[in-house]
Amino acid sequence: MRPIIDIDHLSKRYDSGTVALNDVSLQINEGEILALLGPNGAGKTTMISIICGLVVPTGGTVRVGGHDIRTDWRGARKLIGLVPQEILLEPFEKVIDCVRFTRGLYGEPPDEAYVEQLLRSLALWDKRDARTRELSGGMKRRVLIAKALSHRPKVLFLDEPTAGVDVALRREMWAVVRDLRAQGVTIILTTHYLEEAEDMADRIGVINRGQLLLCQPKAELMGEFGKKHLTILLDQPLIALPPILKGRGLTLSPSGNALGYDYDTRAERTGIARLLADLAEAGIAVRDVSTKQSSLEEIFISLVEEPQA
Ligand SMILES: Nc1ncnc2c1ncn2[C@@H]1O[C@H](COP(=O)(O)OP(=O)(O)OP(=O)(O)O)[C@@H](O)[C@H]1O
Repeated sequence: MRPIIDIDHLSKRYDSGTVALNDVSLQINEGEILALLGPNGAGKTTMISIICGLVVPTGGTVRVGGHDIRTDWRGARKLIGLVPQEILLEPFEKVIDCVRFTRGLYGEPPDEAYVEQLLRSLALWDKRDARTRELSGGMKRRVLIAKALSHRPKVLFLDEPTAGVDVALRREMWAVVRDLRAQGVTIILTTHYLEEAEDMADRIGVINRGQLLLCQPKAELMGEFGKKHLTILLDQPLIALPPILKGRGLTLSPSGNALGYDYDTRAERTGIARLLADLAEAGIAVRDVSTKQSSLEEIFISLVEEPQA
């Protein structure tokens, strides 16, 4: 995959003195879905705003499709669509006119066939003559996406597209995102819903206090940081751990019928085989075993949590 966005040593210090980005370098590949995670104030919106030409960086460079965002901003801007966090639409404007107008703002000639295809793909064609104030929240968000795609950008930024959106609508939004990716659009999204990043993204970047802590393929990230929890369900409850099993990091459930064991998937020896052998030797019959991988949420918290004073 080749990079469509190349961010090199990017920094931003606002006039207030706040350093929102500190020497961030990152390449975003064509056709991928990249999720940017980070707590409030981490610098995500600043980064997106710089790439989209809305905020001027104080250091570093960004190239979009080879175009420098400062010296060749027109070339860069044409390749980018931005769906902002806030729903800002002209209430009395018709859906189709919103999209035509935004296309015009990018200096693109009218293309009714493309506008129709776009509205159909976002299930808005039937609503093309509705005024935006008559639409549901989900439809309004889809209009924002249609506007952002009106000039056929190659890269789409979605800044917290599902913030404050109910579960059904969130599913609908993610179906739209998957469709776009299938059409070859590169997608960069910020989200606070870690479950969704886990579900949707090809790569995950974690930003904290203006620094990019990591950016890795999702599977790699979850494997690398992945601790697993093993639950051993017993045939007969135990009152206490037998001496042979003490000091091994095992926990006994309050009911006494399950043992818990945390292990690192990267360790050469997880200790599971030995544990099961010792259980058999102690005459403890096992009914079932199951394992659970730590979630992205746990990984994220371990990366950004404040060190204890
Ligand atoms: N226009 C501005 N002037 C001064 N400081 C700003 C400005 N915009 C953002 N900041 C500061 O820069 C830092 C990064 O903010 P940014 O909005 O990029 O974070 P974020 O990761 O997008 O946060 P959130 O998840 O809350 O949207 C914060 O400390 C914020 O207060």
